[in-house]
Amino acid sequence: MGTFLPIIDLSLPEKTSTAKLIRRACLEHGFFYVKNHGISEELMERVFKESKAFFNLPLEERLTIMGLLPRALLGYTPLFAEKLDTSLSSIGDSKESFYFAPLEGVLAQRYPNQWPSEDLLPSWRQTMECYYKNVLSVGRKLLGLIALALDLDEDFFKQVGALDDPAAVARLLRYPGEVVSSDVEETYGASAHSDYGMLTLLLTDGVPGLQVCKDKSKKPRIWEDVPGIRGAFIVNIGDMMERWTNGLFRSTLHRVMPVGKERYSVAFFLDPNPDCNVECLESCCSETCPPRFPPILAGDYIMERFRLTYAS
Ligand SMILES: O=C(O)CCC(=O)C(=O)O
Ligand SMILES: [Fe+2]
Repeated sequence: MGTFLPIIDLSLPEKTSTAKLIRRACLEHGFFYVKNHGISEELMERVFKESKAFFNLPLEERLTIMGLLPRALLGYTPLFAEKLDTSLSSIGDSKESFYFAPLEGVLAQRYPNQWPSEDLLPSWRQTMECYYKNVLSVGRKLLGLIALALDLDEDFFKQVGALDDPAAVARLLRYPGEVVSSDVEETYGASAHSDYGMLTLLLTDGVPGLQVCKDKSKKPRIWEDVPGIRGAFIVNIGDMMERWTNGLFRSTLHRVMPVGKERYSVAFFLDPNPDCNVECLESCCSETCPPRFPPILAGDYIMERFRLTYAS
């Protein structure tokens, strides 16, 4: 299947030209693919295999490690628990998920992960931890290129304290093949939303369903399919990065439609340290283009977004 989104090759040695391509992708789409990132397809396949094994456990077993607010969402989230489009009155999104977060550091101590029983899934935790470390390092590399793309020092996000204890969260998702229909509103796998943080790195199992809407102000909204590319990440800019760049880089609306087939995906949300101040970048404002958003602590911003998503 062809795609209209740019494909970034992370193995190219010339950082400046890669950064230029990323800049264009972030200005135009807020979405792009990343290939040759160094994570093997073998590891990706193992993650999907373990993810399926978890979602195939009996519901009672999955519920023993349910993530509960306000402590944290870490662990299992059942069907319909979340509604990404907070304007809908429907029952919630038709998906279930499993969140896990930093493996070490202050956040890991404050919000310990919950893992499925080792007796049931012996290699599960090891596979997920290995994936987490690998995808975090791809994310760091991408943020270096994004900083270059914004005419900043490659280490900018490190220097402002976004990355020493980042609130990076991995999320395994399962969308069921059969969808409970509602006579009130359409049921979505994931209803329309933009991601909250800096950057998201997504893997899908190749089953379609993901769509983006380039212009959220246009009515009716125009949705375009984003097919998966084997071995490549689908990367998108989140709202916090949109804020940081004064709206220059786009946090694009997206959703997952049910396609009558079970679908698995793995999202990795790379968010800054909670105490990192997100304030309009100098390279993104001027006298004629003043900052559109006041400074905010990353942790306060994310907590408020989560509160709204789970409020209903
Ligand atoms: O499953 C997907 O393809 C996208 C999931 C997503 O957009 C999200 O969890 O924020
Ligand atoms: Fe998303």
